[in-house]
Amino acid sequence: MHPHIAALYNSAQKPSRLIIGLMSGTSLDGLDVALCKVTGAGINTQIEVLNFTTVEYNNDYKTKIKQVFAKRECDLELVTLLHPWVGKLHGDMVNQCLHTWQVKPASIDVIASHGQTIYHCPQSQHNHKSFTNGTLQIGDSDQIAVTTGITTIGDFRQKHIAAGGEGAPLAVYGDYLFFANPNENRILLNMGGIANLTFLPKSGDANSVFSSDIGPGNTIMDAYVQQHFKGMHFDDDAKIAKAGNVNTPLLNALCGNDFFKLELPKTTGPEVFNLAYLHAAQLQTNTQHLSHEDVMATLNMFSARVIANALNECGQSAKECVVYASGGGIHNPLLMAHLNALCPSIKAFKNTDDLGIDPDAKEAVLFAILANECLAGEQQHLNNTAQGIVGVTMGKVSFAD
Ligand SMILES: Nc1ncnc2c1ncn2[C@@H]1O[C@H](COP(=O)(O)OP(=O)(O)OP(=O)(O)O)[C@@H](O)[C@H]1O
Ligand SMILES: CC(=O)N[C@H]1[C@@H]2OC[C@@H](O2)[C@@H](O)[C@@H]1O[C@H](C)C(=O)O
Repeated sequence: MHPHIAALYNSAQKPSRLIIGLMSGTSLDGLDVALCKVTGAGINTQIEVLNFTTVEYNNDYKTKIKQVFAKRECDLELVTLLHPWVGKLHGDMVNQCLHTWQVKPASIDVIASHGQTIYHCPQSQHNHKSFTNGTLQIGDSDQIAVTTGITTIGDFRQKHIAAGGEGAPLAVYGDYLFFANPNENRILLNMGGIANLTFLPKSGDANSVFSSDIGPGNTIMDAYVQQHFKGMHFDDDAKIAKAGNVNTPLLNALCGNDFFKLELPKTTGPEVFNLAYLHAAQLQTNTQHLSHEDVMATLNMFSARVIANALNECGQSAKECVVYASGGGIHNPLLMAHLNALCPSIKAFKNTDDLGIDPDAKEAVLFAILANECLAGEQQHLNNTAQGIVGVTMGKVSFAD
């Protein structure tokens, strides 16, 4: 047997494993690195986050990725070069974290790497009848494995697509295994660049579990701030939005996209929700001359309204749902205040730290759970293709040498 296969076999048989989850999201703010002690597998999975940090990206990374990110046309040579470059960078960042945490690479069973999404293209979004769903993440796992010396499991989304899914949201699998609870109807809400949710009924019925992207979380707000406020990446504590007023015609135009008429579940990305989307809505409503503060106030309410609509839809189908929020959006006080006001059907808003997981670490932890299932999961717990939840084992294995 190849020694790497033997090592994986041993890892799979251990009662608990050390797995580093890596997530680089659509906000391009940094690489989330979560060192997790994962005990068991399947519905018995237990997680302890031993260390977590976000290694911030410098401007060079952001500038390079933005040249190809969510762009229909870009330099294919640059995409080809970025794939190993991002992988190497992520590997270096892991090494840096392990050094800071004084953790030996040899003690880590595997790294779980999401990579960097550069294009997401579900069938509902493209007009090519001969193609199905597509999504592309760069940051080659072979580079991470070689750079760190640690076996790396990555490229999770392609199996989901191969089996008929849209490649997202994958959060549902980890949400179900780790957060489902027989005493509470739960909605796990993540508000990153794009917002998504997982509905977990207290019945525990796997066929009633439900997950979908909702629409923009922070992505358009971030893009607007980056365009108009030099040196700023996002609307820190919603200071800009709080200084403005919501423009109702613009808000209604923003909410008018066909994406919102599609039934859940569905997926999307900054390919749709971007500055061009805002510009079109402004042209339609003759609101091109609004102040930046009013635009930001309106964009903030736009995100809140579409998220609230989806939460209320779940809240009406199940009694006394409690929302557990995560992602950078929870740090936006105006967005959170709007959500509280707009969701009469929700019993309470909490964050995932009430369930023991740092809300900023949650997505990285979810990929650690997916890698754990790839290694040690003995059966599929969710399989509901009609709801976009395909029962497959996700992840590709890269060895260090
Ligand atoms: N103090 C704050 N005030 C307002 N917004 C904040 C604050 N802190 C973080 N954010 C928002 O959260 C964003 C980062 O969120 P997060 O890291 O969850 O996104 P992501 O993981 O990249 O996205 P996705 O989940 O869509 O892939 C920032 O770009 C910003 O918009
Ligand atoms: C293609 C892609 O990277 N999608 C991300 C993005 O960010 C949030 C939302 O859109 C979600 O569908 C997904 O990430 C999370 C981790 C998921 O798959 O559950």
